[in-house]
Amino acid sequence: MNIWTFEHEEDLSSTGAGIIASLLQSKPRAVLGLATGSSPVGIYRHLTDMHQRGLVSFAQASTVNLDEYVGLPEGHPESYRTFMNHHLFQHVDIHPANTRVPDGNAADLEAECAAYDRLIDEIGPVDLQLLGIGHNGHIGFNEPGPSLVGGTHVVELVERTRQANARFFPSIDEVPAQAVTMGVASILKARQILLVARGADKAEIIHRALTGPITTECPASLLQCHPNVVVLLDREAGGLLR
Ligand SMILES: N[C@@H]1[C@@H](O)[C@H](O)[C@@H](COP(=O)(O)O)O[C@@H]1O
Repeated sequence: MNIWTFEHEEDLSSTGAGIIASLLQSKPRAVLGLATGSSPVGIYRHLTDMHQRGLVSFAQASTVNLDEYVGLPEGHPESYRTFMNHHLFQHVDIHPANTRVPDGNAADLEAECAAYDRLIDEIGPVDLQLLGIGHNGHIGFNEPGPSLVGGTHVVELVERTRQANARFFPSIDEVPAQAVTMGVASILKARQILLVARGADKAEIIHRALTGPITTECPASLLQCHPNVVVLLDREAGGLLR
């Protein structure tokens, strides 16, 4: 595992964007596993900037997102589809049909999960999976527990996750109670994983995930089993390492 700690957020984000851009330069048809949350926003901003300067193209790339809330109306400002359109897709030359986000409004969510797994199998393996981390160690929306699910599934969001994400909604009551998420097996099948965390509030979970026991009670700890993980941290998030 390569752990890089940065003094300045801009350097962290430009490094993350640089890793993704070099992948696209060497493999234009790369499959990118993408994430939402505040952590990757700077990376998407840098990728947008690099695209506008002619340094990177997404024209042949495909993307597959980790997760989506269940039940938010189409076009809801906090849906992860809207997030991705707003922060990346509408600013670059990716073909809209090549951007996949689970459909949290599917009438049959079980069928949607199975179809998403088939899609990942068809277009995969994912070349690079971008990840943030929840305060409880969740990746995607795979919450801690006595066991984890391998494939795409519907998950009940724990209270702590709803509270953390309430900052984006008018009130916590409007944060959905469920989400569709890619499972941990799908995440771990990616050829490379790029984990990003910022801020002092992530220091403890980063320490636990990267140096503690490998346990389903901290889903991000499973990344210790992956052969090709790059971790990008700001000084605060890396504060408890070493
Ligand atoms: N489902 C997402 C995760 O994929 C993300 O990693 C996490 C952390 O978000 P942030 O980067 O805003 O701390 O938030 C959400 O719960």
